[in-house]
Amino acid sequence: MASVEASSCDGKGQGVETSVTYYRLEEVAKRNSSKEIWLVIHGRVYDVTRFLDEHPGGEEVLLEQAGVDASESFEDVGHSFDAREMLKQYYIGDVHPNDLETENSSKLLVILGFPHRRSYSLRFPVSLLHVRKQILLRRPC
Ligand code: HEM
Repeated sequence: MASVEASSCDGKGQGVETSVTYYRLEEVAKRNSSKEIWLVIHGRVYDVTRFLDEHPGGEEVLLEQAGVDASESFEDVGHSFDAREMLKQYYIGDVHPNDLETENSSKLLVILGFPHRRSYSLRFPVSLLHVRKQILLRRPC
């Protein structure tokens, strides 16, 4: 766990001090039982232990997602605006940037249409060369 002080602007020219606690995914993974249950949704860490009994979708689904990234399951259900607002009550910190990087870069590769990391290094330069060739061919003399 690491805490970082950060400053941001409140829109009135005033600085606002905020403190973010970062958690490594391995720490989150340890909180995977009904005694203590944490999960990650969109890079944020939530302690939903006290929410287990109250979750309208039941405790079973939360236990299935205990200690892991539940973003996809959370979105698949199509949770309401109210449900998203409720998240704030259980927020305890952010996923450590070193762990997020891996998640974001693999998402970027998927967006770019590269399903496997291994093919990235080969296909990306080839695609760039192809685009450059197309531009040169179309350029008027
Ligand atoms: C802290 C995280 C969560 C909160 C605050 C939350 C909140 C809620 C709320 C308020 C509802 C009622 C329907 C709505 O307003 O959308 C609901 C339903 C439900 N939730 Fe969650 N939820 C959370 C996480 C999850 C996760 C990780 C799953 C995993 C699959 C899940 C599965 C469901 C299901 C299956 C329903 C029932 C949907 C239905 O009956 O139509 N929820 N949740």
